[in-house]
Amino acid sequence: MESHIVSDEVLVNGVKRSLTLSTDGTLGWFDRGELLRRLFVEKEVLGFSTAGHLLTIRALIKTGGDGFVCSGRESLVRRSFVFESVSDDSLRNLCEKIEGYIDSLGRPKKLFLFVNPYGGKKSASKIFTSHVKPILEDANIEYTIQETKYQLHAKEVSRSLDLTKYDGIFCVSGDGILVEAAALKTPLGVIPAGTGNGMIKSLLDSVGEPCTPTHAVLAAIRGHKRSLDVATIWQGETIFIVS
Ligand SMILES: Nc1ncnc2c1ncn2[C@@H]1O[C@H](COP(=O)(O)OP(=O)(O)OP(=O)(O)O)[C@@H](O)[C@H]1O
Repeated sequence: MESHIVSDEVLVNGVKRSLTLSTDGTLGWFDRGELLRRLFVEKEVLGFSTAGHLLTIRALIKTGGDGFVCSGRESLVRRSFVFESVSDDSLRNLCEKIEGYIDSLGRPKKLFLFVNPYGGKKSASKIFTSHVKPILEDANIEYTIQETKYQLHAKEVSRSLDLTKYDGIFCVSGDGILVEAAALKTPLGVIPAGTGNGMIKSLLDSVGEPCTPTHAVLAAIRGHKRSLDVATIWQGETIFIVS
């Protein structure tokens, strides 16, 4: 039987329930021992916030297809689950334990973002506002954003960045910006907003996920890192990018 990190009484829509975070990383709520719903924290929970006695868990949940696609179907939607705690102590304890569990997952807390407004269909700014920003906010991730203003701007900025300030760099772009930032010894995440988006398509495909901005943000903030070789070969006037 799974043991508990924390288990306490809460109200859901005014009805008594028990909310339990188990050591296997599931957050479940129960009616007299019967499971009503559970969330897999590592895969689905972005973060939480409090207001008074209310604890709001923010998650990304798989559903049917809707929204933006660059290939495949969008099937992740943001959802909030609200629990009313029965006392200050109970709320404090629940928050402390849930936060401790999320912290143990090694997710990034501070990011630097490149957004290339001229990549692909010139929709990177819109993709950032509609698909990236809300998720970063739900996950309580701080970020600094830099729109690229000209060719090789990302490369220039990357070289002068104080990398100690960031846990990673996200590129809301195609492969071009990724390659400009790739020499950095810092984890890179890509949110597809270019023309080909070859790198992020193949990374998401390798784990059976469709290539959408939401899937890409979730994969990047879950903090699973993988080493990749990226090389640029110059031949006369032609540049080849090998990855
Ligand atoms: N403001 C800008 N004006 C002009 N070019 C820019 C600007 N910002 C970035 N760039 C250049 O745009 C190039 C392409 O960027 P990006 O990879 O994001 O899009 P893409 O080429 O459409 O996508 P993909 O590489 O996936 O096919 C990069 O080489 C970058 O240097």
